[in-house]
Amino acid sequence: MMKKHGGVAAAAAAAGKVKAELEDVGKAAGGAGAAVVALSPLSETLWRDKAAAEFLGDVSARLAWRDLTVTVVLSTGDTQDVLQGLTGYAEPGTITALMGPSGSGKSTLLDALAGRLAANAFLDGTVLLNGRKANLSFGAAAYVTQDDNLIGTLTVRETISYSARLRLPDKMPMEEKRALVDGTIVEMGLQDCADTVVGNWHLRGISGGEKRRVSIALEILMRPRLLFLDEPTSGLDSASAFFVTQTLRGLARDGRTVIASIHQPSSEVFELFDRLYLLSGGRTVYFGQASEACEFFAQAGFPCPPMRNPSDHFLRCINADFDKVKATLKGSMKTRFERSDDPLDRIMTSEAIRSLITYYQHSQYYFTAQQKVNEMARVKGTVLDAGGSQASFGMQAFTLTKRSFINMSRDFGYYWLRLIIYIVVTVCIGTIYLNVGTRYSSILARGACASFVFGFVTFMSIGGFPSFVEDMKVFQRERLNGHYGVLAFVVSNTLSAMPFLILITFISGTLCYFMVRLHPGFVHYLFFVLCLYASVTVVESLMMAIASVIPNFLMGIIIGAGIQVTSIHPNCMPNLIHRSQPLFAVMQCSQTKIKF
Ligand SMILES: Nc1ncnc2c1ncn2[C@@H]1O[C@H](COP(=O)(O)OP(=O)(O)OP(=O)(O)O)[C@@H](O)[C@H]1O
Repeated sequence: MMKKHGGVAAAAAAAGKVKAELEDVGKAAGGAGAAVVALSPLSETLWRDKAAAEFLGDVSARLAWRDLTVTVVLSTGDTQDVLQGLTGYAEPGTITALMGPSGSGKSTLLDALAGRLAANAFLDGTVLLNGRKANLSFGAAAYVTQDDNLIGTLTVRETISYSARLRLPDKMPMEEKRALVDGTIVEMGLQDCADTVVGNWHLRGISGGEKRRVSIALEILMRPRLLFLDEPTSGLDSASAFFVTQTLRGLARDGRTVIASIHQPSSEVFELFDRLYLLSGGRTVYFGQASEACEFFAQAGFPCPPMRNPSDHFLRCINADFDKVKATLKGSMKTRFERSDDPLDRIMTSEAIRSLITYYQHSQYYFTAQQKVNEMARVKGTVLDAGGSQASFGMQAFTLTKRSFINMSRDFGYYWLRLIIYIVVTVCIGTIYLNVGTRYSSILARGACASFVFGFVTFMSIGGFPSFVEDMKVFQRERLNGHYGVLAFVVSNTLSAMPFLILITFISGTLCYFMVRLHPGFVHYLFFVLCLYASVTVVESLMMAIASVIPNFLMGIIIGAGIQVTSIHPNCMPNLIHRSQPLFAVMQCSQTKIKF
C-alpha cells in the first residue's frame, strides 16, 4: 500500500514538473492546435545521431487521414465496414483522444493509422505523415498495446535498460545509455519501483498502473515523434489513470504527436486531452478541440446536463446499447425516463446518433478539419524513417541472449521445476531397471529403459509451453515495434536455453546411465546423453514453433502433445514397432560397437 502511494506521489511530482513545463509551452504556443514545440536536448541528440546531421530540420510528425474506410472480411465470407469515411489529423505537441462505445472502431482506427491492420482488414483512403503517404509499419511509430507484455522476472530498470541496449546505437557510450534509461524512468515517474520486479504468477511485482507506465516508457525510449496508445488507462483507478494521461500530455508537449484511444475517462482525465475524435459505429460523431465538444453537443440539441461528466454524456449520447437498456426498464423507472427533461431520454439513441453524425457533417468543425487536412497534405515535410533499432545484429543477439538467460534462471517454472521432475522421473526409471547390466539377456530391458527415458524427458518439454507463450508475446510486441528481428530472437533463444537443456539432460542422463549400469566407457555415456540432449532440443523447438502459431496454453499443449505422440514419441503404438527396430538393432550390436 505504502509502495503504491509512494509510486503515485513520485508520478505526481514528475507529472507536476512536466505540467509546469507544459504550461509555459502551452502559453507560448497559444493553444493546443498551434503547439509546435522544440525537442528536448535528449531527443535532439538522439535524432541528430539518427539523421547523421549537424543541423536538424523539423522532425515532428503531422499525421492526417482522409476518407479512411476499413472493411473486414468475416469468417462467413461477408464483409463489414468497420470504419466509414473518417477524416482527421493529429499535430505535434498535442494529445488526441479517440473515444466511442465498445466496438465503435477505436482500435481499428489506431491500427489503420499505425499500419497494423489484421490480414483480413482492408484499408481505403489516405494516411499522410508530414504530407507524404505514410508507411508506418515495423517501428516508424511507437505503439503501446492494451496488454502489458513484459518479462515478469526483470526489474523495471532492467526491462528498460535491456530495451535501450537492443535499440540504441552500439557506439553510444554506456553512461549515455544509462542516463537515457534513468531519464525515462524519471519521466514516467517510476523511480520508486525502479528496482522492483515486474511480477508474474509466482513473483509479486509492480501495480497495474506502474506496468502501464513501464510499457509506455519502453516505447518513448527512442523518442519517437509519433505515439499511439490503445487504452492506456484501462484497468487503472482514476488517480493512476490521471497520472498516466498527464505523463502522456507531458510527452506530447515535448514535440510529439500522441493519439490514444480511451474508455470512459473521468472529467479530470478528459480535460487533459487537446483534441477529441468521437466515433460511433465506425463513423465520426465529432472531431475537434476537446474543450469545444460540449458546445457542439449543445448546438446539436443534446446539451450536457449540469453535474454530469462531459465524457459520460458524450458516450451516453452515442452508445446505441442504451436503447436496449431503456427497453428493459419497467414501472417507475420507465415513467421517470418518459417524464425527464433530457432530450436524450425522449428519443431513441440510434436516432440521436444519426442526428449527431448529420449535424457534424454540416458543421464548421467538419469543414475546419477538411481544410486543415488539405493544408497538411500540401506541405511536404521531413520523411520520418523507421524509428526501429539502431543497434547492430550482434548487439541485439547478445543482449537478447543475456536477457533471456536471466529470465530463464529466475523463472522457477521455466526450467528449474522441470529439472526437479526430471530428476524424480529418472530416479524412478533407474530404480525399475536398477543394475540390469549389459548382459545379452538384458537387451530388451535396456531398450525399454532407453524408450522410457527418452519418452519422458522429451515429452516433459511440454511443461515449458506456458513460458514459451509469454516469451512469444513479448517477442511479438517488440518485433512489431521494430526492436529486433526474427533471426536475433531465434539465435538468442537457442543460445540461452542451451545451458539449461545441457544441465537437464546431463543430470537425467547421468542418473539413469549409472543406475541402470549401461555400457561403461565415456564415449558410450556421452553418446547417450547427447542423444537425449538432441531429442529434447528438437521438442523444445517444436513447442516454441507451436507457441508462435497458437498462443493459447491449452490448445498449444494439446497440439504439441498430439504432434509428439504421433511423430516423435518412441512409445507411440503405431510407431513403436517401426521405431524400435533400429533401436533393437543397435542393442544387438551392443556387444560390438555402439552400446547403451
Ligand atoms: N480483423 C477483424 N476481423 C473481424 N472483425 C473485426 C476486425 N477488426 C475489427 N473488427 C470488428 O470491428 C468492430 C470494431 O472493433 P474495434 O476493436 O476497433 O472496436 P473498439 O472501439 O476498439 O472496441 P473496444 O473498446 O471494445 O476495444 C468490432 O465489431 C469488431 O468485431
